[in-house]
Order: sequence, then structure tokens, then C-alpha cells
Amino acid sequence: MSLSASSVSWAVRDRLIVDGVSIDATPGSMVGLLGPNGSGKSSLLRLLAGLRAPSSGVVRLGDDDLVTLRRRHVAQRVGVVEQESATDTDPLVRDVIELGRIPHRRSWQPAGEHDVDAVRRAAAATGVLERLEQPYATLSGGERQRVQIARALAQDPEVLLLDEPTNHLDIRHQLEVLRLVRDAEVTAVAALHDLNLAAAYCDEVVVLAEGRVVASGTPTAVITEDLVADVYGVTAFVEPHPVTGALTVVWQP
Ligand SMILES: Nc1ncnc2c1ncn2[C@@H]1O[C@H](COP(=O)(O)OP(=O)(O)OP(=O)(O)O)[C@@H](O)[C@H]1O
Repeated sequence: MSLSASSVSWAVRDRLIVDGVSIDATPGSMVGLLGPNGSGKSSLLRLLAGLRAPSSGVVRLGDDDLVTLRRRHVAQRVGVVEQESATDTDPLVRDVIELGRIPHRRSWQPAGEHDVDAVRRAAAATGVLERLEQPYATLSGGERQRVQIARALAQDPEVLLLDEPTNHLDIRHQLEVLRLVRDAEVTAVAALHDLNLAAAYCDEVVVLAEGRVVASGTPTAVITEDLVADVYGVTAFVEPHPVTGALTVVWQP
């Protein structure tokens, strides 16, 4: 399923946080949102998720304007992994992942066999199967992040929106999570800070600065030494890796 934004803006009081952004995530593709702190990545993801309505412009899920769709219809199709997910109860890991099944159940229905299977599959895919009976609050930061990704996968979404899904993870789990998202049959949009990971896993990247798109396209076309200097204000060397050929960004300290 495609997800697109056309000239989407979002303002708080007089300040435009997202300013006329257009992006197009084609079915099955993985789009990376790049840009410095405060450039509007999380705000844009919330607009794409329908958690906020744009001040102007349109977000479309498939052919439909997101604001016209019922919440449940969206929840059955769009999974969201936000940066911090606080809970005010003390659930087990199993309960947290099972939340992903709620949009697929009638309100009075308890979890069925299909739901239990979906939870186990998502937990196995994210490496948290052994943690299912552990209180969520006692997990490490990286484990919590993987449980949140498991919750979104258990939702069996067609679109997955992820806000810095790798920021707490060790390198093996960073690679595993991005591989999982790329290989899942979903359209994914992920805010990422690591340009090397974005280049390795994204079909397209969109670079934001002060709420506006300053570049978009394939990682190789977009992630250049000039762009890094302009957008992040740092010097980098961008070259194909001598062994793998992958685009590699090395920082000048
Ligand atoms: N509800 C709000 N009220 C006021 N300002 C807001 C609100 N939400 C976001 N902002 C501001 O909008 C700007 C963009 O924030 P956002 O979280 O979207 O950036 P980001 O690119 O995700 O940043 P980071 O990389 O640090 O996570 C920031 O300056 C932030 O302070």
C-alpha cells in the first residue's frame, strides 16, 4: 500500500514545524527520513500516521485522504513505532506486543489462537521470545525498542512508520531490525540518524531541514559531501566502500 504526503504543513502557534513537505512511499519500499535534530522528522511521521491532522496539504493512504478514514481502518493498516513509549501500568512483554492485535479484534473478543501466533512470530523475529513473561518495565532500552517493533509487526500492518528505530540498539540488532523492516512486506518510512545505515537499507531518502525537504531520491544521489556539509554543517568523506561497494560516510572529526 502506498503512503504519500502532498504539500503537507503543520504549525504550532505561528511556527511552521513541517513546511510544504511532499513525499511518496511506493508499496513495499523503504524511505528514510534524514535531517538534523529538530528538523521535523518526528512531526512529519505523526502526520503520516494520522496522529495529527496537517494544517494544510493532504496525506494519502493508498488513494484515500487519511483524515477521512476511520481510526480503526487506519490502525489495521498502519503500524507506528515512536521514540519513547511510556506505559502507566506494569504490563508483561506479551501484553505489550498483544496491543498490536487490538485493531484486528472486536472490543469484546479475547485474544484468539491467531493473535497468540502473531505475537509469537513477532517476538521471534525481533529476538524477544525469551522475554514474553518478563515485566516490560524491567527490560533494557534496546529490548524495549525491539518489543515496540514486535508490537508493530504483530499488528500485521501494510505501512510501518518508525521513529529512530535503531537508536538504542547494538550494531547486530540495528542491522537485524532494519533487515527485518526491509524484508517485511510493508511500505516503511523511518526517521534515521545513521547515514550509512540509511544508505544500506533505504530505497529512497528524504532530507529535512527546518521542516522543509532539501533533497530526496536514492541514497547515492542524495547523500553527498556537499549535502552533509550544507545540512549538518560537518565535513565528511562519502565514497563507495572498497570491498562492498556500499556508499560509506566517514566523518572528519
Ligand atoms: N507540540 C509541539 N509544540 C511546540 N513545538 C514543537 C511541538 N512538536 C515539535 N515541536 C518543535 O518542532 C521542531 C521539530 O521537532 P521534531 O521532533 O519533529 O524534530 P526531529 O527532526 O524529529 O528531531 P530529533 O532528530 O531531535 O528527534 C522542534 O524544534 C520541536 O521543538
